[in-house]
Amino acid sequence: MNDDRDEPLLRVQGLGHRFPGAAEAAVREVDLTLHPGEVVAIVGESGSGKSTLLDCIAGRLVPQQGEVRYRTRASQWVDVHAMPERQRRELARTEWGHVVQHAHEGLRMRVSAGANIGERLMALGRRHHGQLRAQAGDWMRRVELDDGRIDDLPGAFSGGMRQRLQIARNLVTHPRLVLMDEPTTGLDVSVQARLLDLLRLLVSRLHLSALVVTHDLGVARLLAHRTVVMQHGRIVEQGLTDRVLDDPRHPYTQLLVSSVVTP
Ligand SMILES: Nc1ncnc2c1ncn2[C@@H]1O[C@H](COP(=O)(O)OP(=O)(O)OP(=O)(O)O)[C@@H](O)[C@H]1O
Repeated sequence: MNDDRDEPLLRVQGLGHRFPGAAEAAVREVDLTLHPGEVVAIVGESGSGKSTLLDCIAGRLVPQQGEVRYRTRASQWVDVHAMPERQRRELARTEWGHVVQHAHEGLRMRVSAGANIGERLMALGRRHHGQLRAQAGDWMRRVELDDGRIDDLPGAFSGGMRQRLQIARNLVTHPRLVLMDEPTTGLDVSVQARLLDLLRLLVSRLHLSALVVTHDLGVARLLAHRTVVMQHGRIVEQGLTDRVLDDPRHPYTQLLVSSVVTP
């Protein structure tokens, strides 16, 4: 089925979340729309609410206000927080991918690289060992890992390679929406640059939609069609990435872009 490009894939409306005991809300009145094939970066300084917003969208946190609606492959709109937990997990397995900053949290460290990639396919009911292994090898090559290392444990790979492995594990099932939280943070600069090139290539080849939380405006510049800027839990500015970064209108974005505020 072709995605209707005019119809969004994800709609966030009036989202708000305050952690128990916190004086202020971590996320307030956030409205956000994501279309098929679109990459949106969420930027802002530390503590501005980026990860909390992503966690609310992913269903890992239950927001106190607002709603998150997602349009499934079957073109049905579902309310992520109103659906039963079992159904939400099914959605996360079949239609979504989730790439986290620390690859060891997104991988199973006690099973091989190949098994890490094959696991999501198995969750979809694939059982043929030879085919699972072949697909895992294929995905290792796609993320530029040596498929001769298919039986190695993730711990035997470097940080950048582990992140590639996490990406392969997520993309093997062809998700429609990928949520990424600081996917390149903490890696060496040259490793980051190669990983970003790879992500950009995969996102465009697979026509993925992605939300990318990053404190690095360079990541937004390279990956994202649109950028939203958060301050104190609110979106203060959003627009096409080049416009937001080259011609920022909100004073906070101007400070962020001129590095007066460290993201
Ligand atoms: N589990 C939690 N319990 C209580 N407060 C939290 C929790 N997680 C985050 N916060 C608070 O919510 C606010 C937003 O945090 P969040 O991690 O979403 O920001 P962020 O922009 O992602 O920052 P960073 O880039 O440092 O991860 C902060 O004030 C933070 O201290």
